[in-house]
Amino acid sequence: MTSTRESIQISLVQLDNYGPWTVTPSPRRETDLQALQARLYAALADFVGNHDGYAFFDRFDNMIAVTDGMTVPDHERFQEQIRNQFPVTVSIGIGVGRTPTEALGAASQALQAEGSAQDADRTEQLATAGAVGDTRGSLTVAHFDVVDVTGEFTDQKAAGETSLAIQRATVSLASYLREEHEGIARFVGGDNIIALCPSLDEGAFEGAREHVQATTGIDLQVGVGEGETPHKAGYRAKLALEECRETGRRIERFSPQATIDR
Ligand SMILES: Nc1nc2c(ncn2[C@@H]2O[C@H](COP(=O)(O)OP(=O)(O)OP(=O)(O)O)[C@@H](O)[C@H]2O)c(=O)[nH]1
Repeated sequence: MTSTRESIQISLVQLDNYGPWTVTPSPRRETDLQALQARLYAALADFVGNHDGYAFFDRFDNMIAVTDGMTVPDHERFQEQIRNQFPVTVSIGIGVGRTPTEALGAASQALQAEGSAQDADRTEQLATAGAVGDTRGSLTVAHFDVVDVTGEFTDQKAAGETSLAIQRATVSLASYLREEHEGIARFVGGDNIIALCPSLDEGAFEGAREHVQATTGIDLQVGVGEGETPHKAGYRAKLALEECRETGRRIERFSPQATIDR
């Protein structure tokens, strides 16, 4: 039996002096900025994914990655890749904490201690807080999804209304999980919201579902997975979400007996 997670490692990837860059020598064309941001996020998702981590685009100029098992040299290699392939550089804060919120807070403070995000002299810093590369135990990922978004929204409502509904559900869920359980939840596309959580029982996830239902009217289902790496936990959460579709239950927790684990 894997021990409950004592800690989680989260990396905050911040574009160096990006604001001034976007308007120097004059404001840069918006779609060029959006394409650059998307490519930077793709580079992070690929890099972290190759280490079985998870990545979230968050604000794009500040991206979040779950980097359990990744070392300081791994992060330095990512900075080198960005330096060689893009017109901007990145600084990184790596935080290890008991909970996702604590880890991201530690990463934020470590990076802030290196100087302002818009300090032209602060480039490619790498700041750490806690035992980087040394987390152990089992990580919990909860993969939330709107029940029948296709039938209830995509095929029925104006696309703009659907987007706003999903955004409202995301903010409601992310705020609840942060305040109640120091979890971190982020929109990842379509009608999917992925949450990094401490080890929680089914009642905690039912409370989250009920909160979102009460505040937004959105009916979420959630698959919960645990594992040694973010990918392992997240993949098991996806398998558990498939169980929701099979059983009609709104909450399913991965169990090796129920599905084939890849
Ligand atoms: N990032 C991410 N997006 C996904 C994933 N699975 C589905 N999506 C997105 O979610 C959208 C809706 O897919 P579904 O959730 O299967 O559609 P649905 O109508 O809600 O069906 P049910 O969830 O079975 O009720 C898709 O168009 C994708 O954009 C996933 O694992 N990760």
